Amino acid sequence: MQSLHQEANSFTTISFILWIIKSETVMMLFTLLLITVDWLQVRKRPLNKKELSKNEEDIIETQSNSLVVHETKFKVDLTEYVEKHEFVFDAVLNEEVSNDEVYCETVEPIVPIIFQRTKATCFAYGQTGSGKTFTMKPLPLKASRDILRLMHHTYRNQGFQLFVSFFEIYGGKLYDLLGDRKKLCMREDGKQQVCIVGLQEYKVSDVETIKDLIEKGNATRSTGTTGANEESSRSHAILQLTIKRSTDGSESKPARVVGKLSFIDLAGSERGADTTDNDKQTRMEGAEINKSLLALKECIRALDNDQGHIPFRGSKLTEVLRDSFVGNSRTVMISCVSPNAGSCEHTLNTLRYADRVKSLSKGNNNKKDVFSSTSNLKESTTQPLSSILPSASTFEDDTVDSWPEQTDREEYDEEFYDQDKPVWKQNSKVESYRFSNMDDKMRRANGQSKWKEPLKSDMKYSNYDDDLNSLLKEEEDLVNAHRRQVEETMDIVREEMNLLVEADQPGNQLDDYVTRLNTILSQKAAGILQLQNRLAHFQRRLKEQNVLVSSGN
Ligand SMILES: Nc1ncnc2c1ncn2[C@@H]1O[C@H](COP(=O)(O)OP(=O)(O)OP(=O)(O)O)[C@@H](O)[C@H]1O
Repeated sequence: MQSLHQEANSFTTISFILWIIKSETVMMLFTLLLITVDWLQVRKRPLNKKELSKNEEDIIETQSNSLVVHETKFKVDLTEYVEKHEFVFDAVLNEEVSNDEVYCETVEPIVPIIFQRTKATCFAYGQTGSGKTFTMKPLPLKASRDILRLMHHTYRNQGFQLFVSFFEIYGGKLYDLLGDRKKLCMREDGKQQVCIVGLQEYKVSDVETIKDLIEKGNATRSTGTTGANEESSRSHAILQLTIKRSTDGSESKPARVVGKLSFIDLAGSERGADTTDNDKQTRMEGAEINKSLLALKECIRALDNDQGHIPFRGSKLTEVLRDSFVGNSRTVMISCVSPNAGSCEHTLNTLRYADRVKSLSKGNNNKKDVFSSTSNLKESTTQPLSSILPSASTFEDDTVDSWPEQTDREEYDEEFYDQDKPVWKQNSKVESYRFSNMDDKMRRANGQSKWKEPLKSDMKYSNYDDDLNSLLKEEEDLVNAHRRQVEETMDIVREEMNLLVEADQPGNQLDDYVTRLNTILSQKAAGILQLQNRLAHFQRRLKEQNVLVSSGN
């Protein structure tokens, strides 16, 4: 009875902590926008069949760069009235806007700048079912098509090469989506560049091959049913298009990275809130997603406040994204909203935060310093890509040229960068000072200077974070111990086979056989016992962790 009471109390505490984490996760995803948003647009999807069949009202009225949400409210005497909320953004795309137009508004302008040593990132944010996947999925292929056109025409014979990689972060670990979901390892080289050891990069020169690779990666990506949403992804997926160039412009020399375009599909925010599920694995995934998104928020806050310590090491997600956040980088954010009255609250939340992001992006000079963003994307790209590109028909002679490469280390093409500074970098001494300031910040962030103490407001998350870190470490230790035990068992089995062969030989000594068999069985039992103890300890640790509470095991 007492234990039931204790469990009930602990459950209340757990629910409270999870509630905080859930709200924080949503906040964090929004805060993600605060760092680097150079272009912020909202996309409204049409009413779906279900909403139409329920005669749900479309409450969003759009104009070119503004929209009005009509919220139905009730007075105290229960009479109905409509409150109007107006928002203005860089662009507002209504339900009639096609994916092609979304691409033209968001990604097309940043394609040329990745040839100028820039890292560009595209995120989509929004409530479940608001159209994030619908919006994001076609973008990498369209971008690849334009990159190839630029390579084959504008930058013909200049040694540029395009590489595709696709990986996911699942349960705090990295897996190669183009390499049979092989587990990957992340390391930092002498220049504090993060490298993903063993990640397959495919050199590509035709659209069909890229399409196949993207489809292969999407099919490999972990998806599954969650308590909150059946279709939600359970991992962060990162598709990167990397432009490289050999130092002498020829294809025979090793190529160095010039620029990168990343498409980041974050795990559904509801994953962190998926606390109703009894499945241990699902809870652990949710916990890890929370951890990575919390770490992301901490990095964003540090960058936003111009702090010396940027805690990129807080999670795999932030470590991987580090080079997309610092230096010469650009970020495009698409906020997706559902038009139906039933989603009004979520829609207003999305728009209010996006509105805050917009004002911070335009008014926060510190942020502009950190990200070297002096103008919006449209201004930095003087000509629309479509006006400088030849038509698609000129690419009929594209040849298949694709093979995997393994990246252990990425070299940036500094020589090329010096020659061809991006437009907004030229004639700007202030900008280069800002760059070195950022480098200094990165050095400090990498442990060469005293790290700042965590903010008090961060403390409430740090224990949770530590627990999860040690749990993930223990999980890894358990798996390694299991692996060792299997290897030892195989050695023992080999020895047993030999013993059996010897036992069948004429003149075998029974005493010797009995002694050796005894030793072998003891070794086997000791190995099993050791592993059982470790497993029991891990199970106790799982139970101790609120988010991993499970009945009976
Ligand atoms: N602009 C649009 N035009 C037509 N249909 C759309 C549009 N946006 C979304 N949809 C449809 O709405 C449904 C939900 O969209 P989608 O799966 O992209 O949502 P989501 O935000 O990615 O959801 P989740 O977070 O659960 O993954 C899909 O069936 C999709 O085809």
